[in-house]
Amino acid sequence: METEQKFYPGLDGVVAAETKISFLDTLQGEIVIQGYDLIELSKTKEYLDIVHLLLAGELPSIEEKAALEEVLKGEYDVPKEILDIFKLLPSNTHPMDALRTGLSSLAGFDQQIDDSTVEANRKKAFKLLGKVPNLVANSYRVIHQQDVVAPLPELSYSANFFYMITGKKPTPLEEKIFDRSLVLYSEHEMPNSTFTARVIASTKSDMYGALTGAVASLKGNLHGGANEAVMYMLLEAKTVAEFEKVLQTKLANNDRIMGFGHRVYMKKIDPRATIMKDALRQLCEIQGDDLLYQMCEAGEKIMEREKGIYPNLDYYAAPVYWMLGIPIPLYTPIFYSSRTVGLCAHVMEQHANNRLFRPRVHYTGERRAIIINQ
Ligand SMILES: CC(=O)SCCNC(=O)CCNC(=O)[C@H](O)C(C)(C)COP(=O)(O)OP(=O)(O)OC[C@H]1O[C@@H](n2cnc3c(N)ncnc32)[C@H](O)[C@@H]1OP(=O)(O)O
Ligand SMILES: O=C([O-])CC(=O)C(=O)O
Repeated sequence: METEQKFYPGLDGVVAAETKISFLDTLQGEIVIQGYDLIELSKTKEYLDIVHLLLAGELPSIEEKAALEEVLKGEYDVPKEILDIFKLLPSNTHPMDALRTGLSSLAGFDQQIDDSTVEANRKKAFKLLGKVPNLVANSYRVIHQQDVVAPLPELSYSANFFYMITGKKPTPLEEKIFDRSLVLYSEHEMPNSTFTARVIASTKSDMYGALTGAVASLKGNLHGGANEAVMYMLLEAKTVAEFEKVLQTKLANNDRIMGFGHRVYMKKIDPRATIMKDALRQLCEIQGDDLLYQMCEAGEKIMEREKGIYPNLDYYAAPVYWMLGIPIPLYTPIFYSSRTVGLCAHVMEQHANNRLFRPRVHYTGERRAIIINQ
């Protein structure tokens, strides 16, 4: 006889995959990426080092990193047909929805769409890493009736992405901080979006389909969408005192405070948030305006005191992006762009060692008999 399986709402605590890619080691306080601690990597390595690590399994030599950058630069252009699709979208389209459309449309332009071998998938990952920043920047521009911006291959990968979304070349500090945010967002074990991508890949569907599904997942404000929600909340409050009041009111109403809490960390600070908090401090110092830093610190104290809940990466990435002059609707697309590499690594791993995801349910509905001729 079939025995009833235990139900874990939200799959909380369920181990859904075996992976060599990453692991949140909460006991040691490490985000393990291919054996290395992401926080340590973020202090000395750049985003392209992490891309190489995730797609080739090793940190690159100087030559390997330069070669990788050339490959990605060769993939920057997106088909004109896709830019034309963006022209048809209404001006209130969120950039994540535009990105989802653009990314999905790329599938038909890949001659190797149905080849899911490791080598073909790695080529798809390079294509996506080259094109996603372009899709993010230009979908936003086209929808807002601005001219398309061409990539500047003489800039580094991160500097070019920054340039395409802000229209200005970053200073060395801006480039460093932006690149660091990409490192921190690059990979994080089995969040909802990665699970989504792996579930799709497990039907032997292709990388474009898996990554398109992940855009929709990441858009939600319980996941990536929280970084935009944090910034709107800070801007609405305007002052430290008002922000404290907003948070107290939300807590009294049992509302969720965006940028706080995490399924895995929950009662601890997300270690990535600490790195972005420091970046915010640096930007505030340089710009001679520490209002956002003060507001965020005040919010942190209230949440610790009232709920024992701590910031996640989105809480500090949001004001950092604001200080870098990035439009708010691009915060979640930037998170996605950075996560493209992690998602590709997971799809490659799923394809290479696949078993279809197909869980069961705990049925709470009725059982009814059909009455003939009624
Ligand atoms: C980079 C990222 O994507 S990180 C996630 C970004 N998302 C956010 O910042 C959105 C705000 N945060 C949240 O909604 C949650 O913390 C989540 C979705 C991230 C994780 O949620 P879950 O693991 O499902 O935790 P769950 O919803 O069961 O919450 C546990 C308790 O903490 C409370 N809680 C969790 N997060 C918050 C929050 N942000 N604000 C207020 N209370 C919270 C819940 O109300 C619940 O309290 P209770 O036990 O008294 O009912
Ligand atoms: O791990 C999660 O559930 C969400 C998260 O922080 C991320 O995707 O970076």
